[in-house]
Amino acid sequence: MTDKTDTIAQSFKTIMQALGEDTRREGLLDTPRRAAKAMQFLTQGYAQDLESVVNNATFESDMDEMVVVQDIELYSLCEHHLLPFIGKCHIAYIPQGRVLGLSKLARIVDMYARRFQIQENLTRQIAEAVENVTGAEGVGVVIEAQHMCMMMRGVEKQNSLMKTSVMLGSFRKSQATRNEFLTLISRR
Ligand SMILES: Nc1nc2c(ncn2[C@@H]2O[C@H](COP(=O)(O)OP(=O)(O)OP(=O)(O)O)[C@@H](O)[C@H]2O)c(=O)[nH]1
Ligand SMILES: [Zn+2]
Repeated sequence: MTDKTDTIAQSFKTIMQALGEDTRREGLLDTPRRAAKAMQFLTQGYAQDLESVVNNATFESDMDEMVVVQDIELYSLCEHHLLPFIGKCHIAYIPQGRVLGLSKLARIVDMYARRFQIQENLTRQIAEAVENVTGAEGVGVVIEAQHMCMMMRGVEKQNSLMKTSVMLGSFRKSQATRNEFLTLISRR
């Protein structure tokens, strides 16, 4: 176990004890360590950066029409309660000489989602990253997600869905471009 995992595991043990659990009971003996490793996995985006995630996988292309990838699943943790929010991310861009390796869009989503986030900032970070690495003339990102902090606790609303969007460049300037994106992702 690394020092970091050790520190996090010790903290989980303290939390469990404060909640009234007997951390010596058999079923819980390994739980602090497992929880620490799970939390490190769920926040591994802190240890990643855009350059290494994209790994130079942009390719020259004459394509100058919209590229859309929809329904990229997303698991993040809200920065207020550290509870999951879960949903889908839709990304579109209009290339300007270079296209991005398809899997890299999903990797960019994961890198920012696996940090403590609010949905609005996550949406913007993904859009700006796609703009940076592709040099696209425009980028649109929509996220639809359900927040466990609203479902399992607090207001306890089970059916509300938060939708956020960030439009950059031509997606912001042109209503037609924005509508094309929104129409494409509304078809399943
Ligand atoms: N805008 C936004 N708010 C979020 C997100 N995730 C959680 N929240 C909200 O953050 C707010 C924190 O409000 P507080 O009043 O400080 O905390 P709280 O007492 O736990 O709030 P309740 O959830 O209303 O019980 C709540 O309204 C949450 O619903 C997010 O991604 N975006
Ligand atoms: Zn929350």
